[in-house]
Amino acid sequence: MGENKMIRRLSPGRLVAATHNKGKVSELKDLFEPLGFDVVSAIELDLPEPEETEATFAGNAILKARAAAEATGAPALSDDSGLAVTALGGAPGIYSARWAGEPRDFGKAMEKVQRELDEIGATDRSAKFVCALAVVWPDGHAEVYEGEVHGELTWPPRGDKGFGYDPVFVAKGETITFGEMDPDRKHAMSHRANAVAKLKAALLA
Ligand SMILES: O=P(O)(O)OP(=O)(O)OP(=O)(O)OC[C@H]1O[C@@H](n2cnc3c(O)ncnc32)[C@H](O)[C@@H]1O
Ligand SMILES: [Mg+2]
Repeated sequence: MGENKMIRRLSPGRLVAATHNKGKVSELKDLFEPLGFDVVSAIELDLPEPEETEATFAGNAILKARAAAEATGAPALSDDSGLAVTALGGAPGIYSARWAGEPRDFGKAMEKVQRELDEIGATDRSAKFVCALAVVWPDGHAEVYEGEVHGELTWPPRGDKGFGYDPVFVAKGETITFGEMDPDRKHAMSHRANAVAKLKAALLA
């Protein structure tokens, strides 16, 4: 067998989207339903939201998918993602949701990013979105794939499409924010789309 890891194929059928984020559910449905999957979310199934105790996007993605696969007996797909700002040493990173407080307020989270950049007088406004997508089968087998999209932060926020930090992120080569972009266009270039492409190449080939 050598050192190659065993890759298992994912067959179209019921797939649990192991996320409580409505923006992600909608994007994961857009990306996976055309491939023949019946995507049902953790919100619709009223699954508990596991605590994200790992130190990496990949670790938290596996933790979330594992919890949903164990609870449902179906393969589960999770997404752990976030915004990594170069001048802030990669923050908010895996804490991207937590920067929005409880209840979540991404207006406040975007302001916090801007305030921290102001405080250090940062001229480098480069940032990237990172997405780790994990698939966990009911028997515990796990696969995880990561995608990124690089860009710049803008201020003030622009646009009411997308979710989270989309209104302050302008992808490389673009002039509008992800918040101003039509979903199909975001899906052609986003961190999530790049992770989906890797997952497709590995698990659906
Ligand atoms: O854990 P789940 O239930 O999936 O939902 P969450 O919102 O808590 O998700 P994360 O823990 O992965 O936190 C990532 C945060 O990063 C932000 N984020 C991720 N992808 C994004 C995208 O495509 N556009 C804008 N913001 C994004 C978003 O606001 C998320 O809340
Ligand atoms: Mg979360």
